[in-house]
Amino acid sequence: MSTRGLSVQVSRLVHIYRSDGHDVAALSGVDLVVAAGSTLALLGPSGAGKSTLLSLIAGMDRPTAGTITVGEQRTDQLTDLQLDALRGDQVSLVLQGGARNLVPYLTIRENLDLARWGVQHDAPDPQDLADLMGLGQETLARHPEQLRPSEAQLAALCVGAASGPGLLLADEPTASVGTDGAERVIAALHELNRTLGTTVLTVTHDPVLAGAMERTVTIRDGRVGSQAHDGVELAVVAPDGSLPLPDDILDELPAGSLLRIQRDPDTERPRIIVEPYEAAQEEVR
Ligand SMILES: Nc1ncnc2c1ncn2[C@@H]1O[C@H](COP(=O)(O)OP(=O)(O)OP(=O)(O)O)[C@@H](O)[C@H]1O
Repeated sequence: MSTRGLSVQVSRLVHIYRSDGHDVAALSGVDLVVAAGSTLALLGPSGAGKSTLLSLIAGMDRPTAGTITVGEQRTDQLTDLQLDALRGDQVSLVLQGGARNLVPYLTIRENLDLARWGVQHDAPDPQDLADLMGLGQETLARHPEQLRPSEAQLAALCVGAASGPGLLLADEPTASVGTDGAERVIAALHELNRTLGTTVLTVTHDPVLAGAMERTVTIRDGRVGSQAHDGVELAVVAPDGSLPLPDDILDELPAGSLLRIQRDPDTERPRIIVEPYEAAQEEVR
């Protein structure tokens, strides 16, 4: 079973939905780099733009502006036919709700075979893949409607991985699967990443899934608000130079607060200290 993970690079991505005569800016300048073979969770409040970002990376929709590079390919420049081919064997999107991703009148085994059909490179053996992702023999013989939500979700991820994609995108894979189901889903994603090297990008509200990914990126109001590496929360400077503050800090420093931003006075190194203007004045006095 050999697959190589694909990197993702998103630059100044803007997406505007045009509906009923008014525009909704779902993404307003997202910069994001995902290393090949890594795991990442996109977090953020409802309506922040997470699913939009996922579907643009999957090539389901085209960005209004900005660039998307998957592996070596500028996917925002591909034709519809080329995007279909990309999704056929290199990039897989697993939508929220496991059964939605499965052909209802086929067994899970037949769904796996269908997903591998026409794939140009070496796709993983379906039986080995099912074993790897913890999908039992009896599940392979069933139809989607006969599965519990957690089994349907595992089956959907397995079908998503069947073509041996370098990038697997999963929208809320642990939603509505219960605690045991979530553990199995997380284990399956880890195995996929560890054994096949697949880059795994998830959208989630689930802190357990987020904690199981190597990195988290929080999207707020269509922009990258913050990132966490190995549990350390980091602010991200936006393309326009603005710096979104974490929610707990915003409670103390609401919009309109005046701040001084300085270099570390002792070292002059680029260690930015943010302090409210009043406090700074008191210190000077
Ligand atoms: N097809 C569409 N047409 C118009 N507006 C849309 C469409 N899809 C999403 N939006 C709007 O774009 C914004 C971002 O939506 P998106 O679904 O990407 O957010 P999200 O962070 O994934 O939210 P959730 O966590 O609730 O799934 C929201 O304001 C949403 O209402």
